[in-house]
Amino acid sequence: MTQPTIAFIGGGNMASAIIGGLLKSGQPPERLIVVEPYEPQRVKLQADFGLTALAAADASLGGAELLMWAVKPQLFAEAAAPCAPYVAQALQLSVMAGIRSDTLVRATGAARVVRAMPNTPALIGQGIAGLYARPEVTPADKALVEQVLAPTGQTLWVARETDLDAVTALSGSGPAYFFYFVEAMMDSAVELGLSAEQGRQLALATCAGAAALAQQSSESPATLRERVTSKGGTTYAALSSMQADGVAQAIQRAVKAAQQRARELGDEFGA
Ligand SMILES: NC(=O)C1=CN([C@@H]2O[C@H](COP(=O)(O)OP(=O)(O)OC[C@H]3O[C@@H](n4cnc5c(N)ncnc54)[C@H](OP(=O)(O)O)[C@@H]3O)[C@@H](O)[C@H]2O)C=CC1
Ligand SMILES: O=C(O)[C@@H]1CCC=N1
Repeated sequence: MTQPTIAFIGGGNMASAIIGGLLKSGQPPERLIVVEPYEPQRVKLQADFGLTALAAADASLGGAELLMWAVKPQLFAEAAAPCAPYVAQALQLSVMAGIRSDTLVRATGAARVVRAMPNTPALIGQGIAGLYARPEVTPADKALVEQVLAPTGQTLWVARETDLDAVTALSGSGPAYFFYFVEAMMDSAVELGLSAEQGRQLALATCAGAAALAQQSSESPATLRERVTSKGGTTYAALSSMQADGVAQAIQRAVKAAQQRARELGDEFGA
């Protein structure tokens, strides 16, 4: 496949993760444009990636085959207005949480819109992105989106746009839940007399090993958990304590809260 010209609106964390992957996979930096109003960030993007970073939208956006929306949902309307005159013919790919494709269509005049919900392990090529395409999106458009996101990790198409709010709650925000868990494990290590560094090493190796085991095993996470849990042993004591504290229910409530917030963002910032 030939390398498309891609314009990013917003050059922050998520855009940088995707740009880094694209460059590693052979995308020429001359075919990347980023609109980023914050000067120090523009300087960084130019230094790190050797691409063109604009302070504001201009006619050069008209040459982009793919427009990637990577601003905070709260700033979408403000960011979209100056881009709209140039971008209607391009395929739109948004990574913004909550902002619905109807809103993108209204703001840009474009018909072909894909929404993606990536996550930060994209930075090391181990992300997973949920994807939703409006009916106007062609198979070639979908292939282009997959090509652009491939260096960041896996992709998973969903049939209904509303499913993206659930994807956001699960895998978009999910890395933060995991880091929160690791932080708590590390705090426990120190409380139990280990050093913070020992706690970090033990917690991260355990989580990475458990995740790899769960991925490679044909057994369910529940069965794998049971295999760790000796009758009357230490794991049983810990899991009983978690059950008494309602940890599983608390996680379910937290994920629902994230889904609800994604819906609210769509309502608040929808056109
Ligand atoms: N971080 C994550 O884990 C994930 C984030 N997302 C989504 O990705 C999007 C971006 O998030 P993230 O990269 O973390 O955020 P960042 O704040 O790192 O990046 C957004 C960038 O957009 C810039 N910006 C602000 N206004 C404009 C404008 N008018 N035109 C162009 N650029 C502008 C910001 O500049 P300034 O700093 O000056 O405001 C900032 O550099 C969000 O919509 C979020 O929902 C999706 C999945 C995961
Ligand atoms: O917290 C957020 O709103 C964004 C979307 C998913 C991860 N970060």
